[in-house]
Amino acid sequence: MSTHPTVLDVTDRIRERSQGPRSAYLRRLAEIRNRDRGSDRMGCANVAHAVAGIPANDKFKVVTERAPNIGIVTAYNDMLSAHAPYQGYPDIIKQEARSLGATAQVAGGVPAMCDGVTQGTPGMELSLFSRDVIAMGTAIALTHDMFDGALLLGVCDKIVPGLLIGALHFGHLPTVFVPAGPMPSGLSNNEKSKVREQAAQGLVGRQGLLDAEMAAYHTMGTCTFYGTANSNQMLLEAMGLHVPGTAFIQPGDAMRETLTREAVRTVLGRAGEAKFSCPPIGEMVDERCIVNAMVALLATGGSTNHLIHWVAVARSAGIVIDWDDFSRLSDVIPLLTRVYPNGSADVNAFQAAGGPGFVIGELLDAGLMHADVLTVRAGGIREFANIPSLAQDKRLAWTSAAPSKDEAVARPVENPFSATGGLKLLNGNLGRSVIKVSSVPDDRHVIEAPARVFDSQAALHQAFTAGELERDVVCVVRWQGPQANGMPELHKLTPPLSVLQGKGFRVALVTDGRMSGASGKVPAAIHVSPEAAAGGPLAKVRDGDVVRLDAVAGTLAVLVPDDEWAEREIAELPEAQRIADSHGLGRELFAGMRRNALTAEEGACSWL
Ligand SMILES: O=C(O)[C@H](O)[C@@H](O)[C@H](O)[C@H](O)COP(=O)(O)O
Ligand code: SF4
Repeated sequence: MSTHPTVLDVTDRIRERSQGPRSAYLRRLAEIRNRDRGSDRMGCANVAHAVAGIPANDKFKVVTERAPNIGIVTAYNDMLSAHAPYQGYPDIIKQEARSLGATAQVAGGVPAMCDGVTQGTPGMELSLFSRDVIAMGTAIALTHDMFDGALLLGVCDKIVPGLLIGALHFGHLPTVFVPAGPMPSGLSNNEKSKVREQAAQGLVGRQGLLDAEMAAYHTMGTCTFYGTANSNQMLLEAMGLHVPGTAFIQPGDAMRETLTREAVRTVLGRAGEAKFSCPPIGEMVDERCIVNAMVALLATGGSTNHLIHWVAVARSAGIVIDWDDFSRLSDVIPLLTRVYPNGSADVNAFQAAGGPGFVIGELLDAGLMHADVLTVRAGGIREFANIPSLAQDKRLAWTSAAPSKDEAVARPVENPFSATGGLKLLNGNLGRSVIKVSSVPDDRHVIEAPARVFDSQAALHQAFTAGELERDVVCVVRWQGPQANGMPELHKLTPPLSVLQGKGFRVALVTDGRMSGASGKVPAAIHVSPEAAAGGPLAKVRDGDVVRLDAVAGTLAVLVPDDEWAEREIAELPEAQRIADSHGLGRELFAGMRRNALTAEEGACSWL
């Protein structure tokens, strides 16, 4: 099947736009690839320090036998249910490496923030920039420079993008991500959201809400909604950076450890029978690989956060993408899955229906993904259209993930949930923004109503509680961009806005902040750029201005006469609030990142 012309055209535009930075990146990669191995190249003291802490046999392998040495970067901590399983992974990896005549060392750890723990709290204002801290942490780990390959242990929101950004600055290394899988399903996401809306109306008390939340988030593993974490997993499969089909195998599954061991074999080029050298990640992640990730995001209604993170990831490989690229692809990429918040199923149901392998197989067969790409496996991206199982002899076997086992959750390209992807670019006199329409009811794709302007999410909650929002209203929440307060997710606004929508009011959110990948059914124009704190147009909106959000036409505008709009003065964030928004609980430490942050459409990169 030939590749779709729009997919080819978008890829060509990206390749052309990226020519300068991409060729410079590949030049640097070629230079560093020609070096001797670390234990031959580095000073004797450097090498002695690097191996002082490892067992004698491993020292011998690294220094004398010159066996491959893998650097492990781990995001283990007990705060993310998704990362808690990683505690024992390094020992399994070291053991498997030894069995293959190689060695492995924990090169370093990186921090990981659980957005569920910090959602709605000041900590969420560190969330976006924690991605760049994770990237720097990955660089600190790999800069020990004694490695012939890397294994990256991370699943959640900013951790995978941060690890990937960091690893791409060591693009000469073969690199494989190692997931730990989703938790078994507890209270369903729909049930949990219902209890939240009841609590927002005072119909359920704290204990009732806490019981529901703990029944939903009840054990180790990634949360089961299709948010940013599970979108990460889908994109890593589509980029060929995983063991095929490993993403959504649960931590307690008998296959889990075998898949971790297979990741060691894969990065060492021992996957399967074919002798295959796993390519350096900087060569693998090219324009086609990035476009494949964008296509997979759109085909599954993935997290809007990836409209920021994958721009930063691409930049790290010398590749420049923007929201027009996403928007053009979205016009031709069908929506193939309905996983919460885009439906009621969770990722366990998605896996049972065929999971990432089914989606990748469908997209490849329809020519909507590039098939001619490098991956960490000898069989290329086609291997990722399969689903793994344990054979009788406890070895891994892969079988085709097609056909879908549940067309209420995952559908073939010839019968999609929607002919276009779940994300839409909005332009107009309020700036550029994006909206995820895949989880918004069709009759809410166009909202025109008077604005109510808020300088914080707390102010919106207060107005809701005071009953001031019982009407058609476009809630404009500004000063939430990267430079203002670190661009937090405003996911806590979902319950009150959902209650208003449920009462029949026509409501929408417009913000220069972000939403969670788990946000959904309320129309929200987010990532508005330029942000208010950079003099963006949201700073000119006043209560009562009529705002029109039109996700069909792709427009976001305030309906004020042009001459009056041009004359409008730009509001200033009250100084007391600016201080309050950026001080306390460590937020001062991120002042430099806020100052340096590029726009959301430029990936909010704080290092470029
Ligand atoms: O982008 C995301 O997917 C979210 O940041 C997610 O990781 C976060 O944990 C949500 O806050 C969870 O949703 P609840 O807050 O509704 O539990
Ligand atoms: S999915 Fe979100 S809430 Fe769940 S563990 Fe990851 S960061 Fe935390």
